[in-house]
Amino acid sequence: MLQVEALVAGWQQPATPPVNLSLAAGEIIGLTGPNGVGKSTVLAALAGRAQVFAGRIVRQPGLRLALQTQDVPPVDGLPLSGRELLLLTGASPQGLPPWLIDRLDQRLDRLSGGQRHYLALWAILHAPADLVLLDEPTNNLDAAGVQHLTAHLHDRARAGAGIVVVSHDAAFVEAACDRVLRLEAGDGE
Ligand SMILES: Nc1ncnc2c1ncn2[C@@H]1O[C@H](COP(=O)(O)OP(=O)(O)OP(=O)(O)O)[C@@H](O)[C@H]1O
Repeated sequence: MLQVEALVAGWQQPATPPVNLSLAAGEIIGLTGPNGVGKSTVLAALAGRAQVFAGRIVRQPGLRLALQTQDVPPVDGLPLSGRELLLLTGASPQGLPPWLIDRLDQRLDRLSGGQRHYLALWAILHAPADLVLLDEPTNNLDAAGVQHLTAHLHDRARAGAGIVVVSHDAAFVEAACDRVLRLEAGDGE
């Protein structure tokens, strides 16, 4: 569903080493590497949000895409509940862990940081998309949250999604991903 050939992506200027990857439906790829090497920028380029300076990205025609960024959604003061958030992205609450099911009708700004993060992640992971891009999804999660996320990534892939996950959490990447691509500064220079 996705082919990336010698991609150099960036903003005002190039911000990644050259990246090659191919992703089929049902696959989970981990993207790792040191801080600032350009992992989030690669995701942004895959989503059409960053500039392509060299190489190319070939997406299957009609590919539907969901992107989770590291930005915290600005929910303070918004009378939006978790259930409404899921309705907005088209994600079903079925399968949510019990510690979130019980809180679905609470306002998002009255949840804990980890609870809010997991709901926002769920809203994206289970949106009707073919390609799911996640940026540091384990940030803010406790061990139970990471375990639940890992199981659901596998479920989502089995149901046909292609998934690219940026993470610095080596144990999570090992458990969740079929393949790992490590970006190194200076690759290809
Ligand atoms: N929106 C933006 N506009 C301009 N420059 C940006 C933007 N986002 C990131 N950059 C720059 O691009 C480079 C790569 O950043 P990026 O966030 O992709 O790295 P990363 O590998 O995801 O880092 P981290 O592990 O710290 O999240 C950095 O030099 C950063 O300053």
